[in-house]
Amino acid sequence: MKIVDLKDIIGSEREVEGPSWTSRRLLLKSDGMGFSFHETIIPAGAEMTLWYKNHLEAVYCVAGNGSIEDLASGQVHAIHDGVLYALDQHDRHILRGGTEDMRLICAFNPPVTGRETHDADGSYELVED
Ligand SMILES: CC(=O)NCC[C@H](N)C(=O)O
Repeated sequence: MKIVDLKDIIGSEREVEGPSWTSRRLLLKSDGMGFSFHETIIPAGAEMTLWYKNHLEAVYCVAGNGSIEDLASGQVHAIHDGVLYALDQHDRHILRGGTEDMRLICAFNPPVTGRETHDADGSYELVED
């Protein structure tokens, strides 16, 4: 069994600052669970275009508000505490922070290794292979 305390992740190499998000990786590929598990903070008013071309992602909002725009359809969906979005088609999307910072709990399949880079378009590229 593993126990991970968020306070041990904050300020460690498992806390990653993105262009306009902060992500704390509680589980990475090396933890052997078959998925990675993150908490991501999206500041109020932030806007970012993201595309995880190599990963599926499920995201569950536990605080704050914002929206996600599906760039394939143009549909915009409100996000608030209790809403999950699943990027099951490697969906290109725009994430927008609302009036209160969003706290998102995310799972990635395949698991993020922690060595990926984020391309300008927000997609992951595995650095190795
Ligand atoms: C909600 C969301 O897309 N989280 C981003 C995770 C971040 N790209 C990471 O690398 O941990």
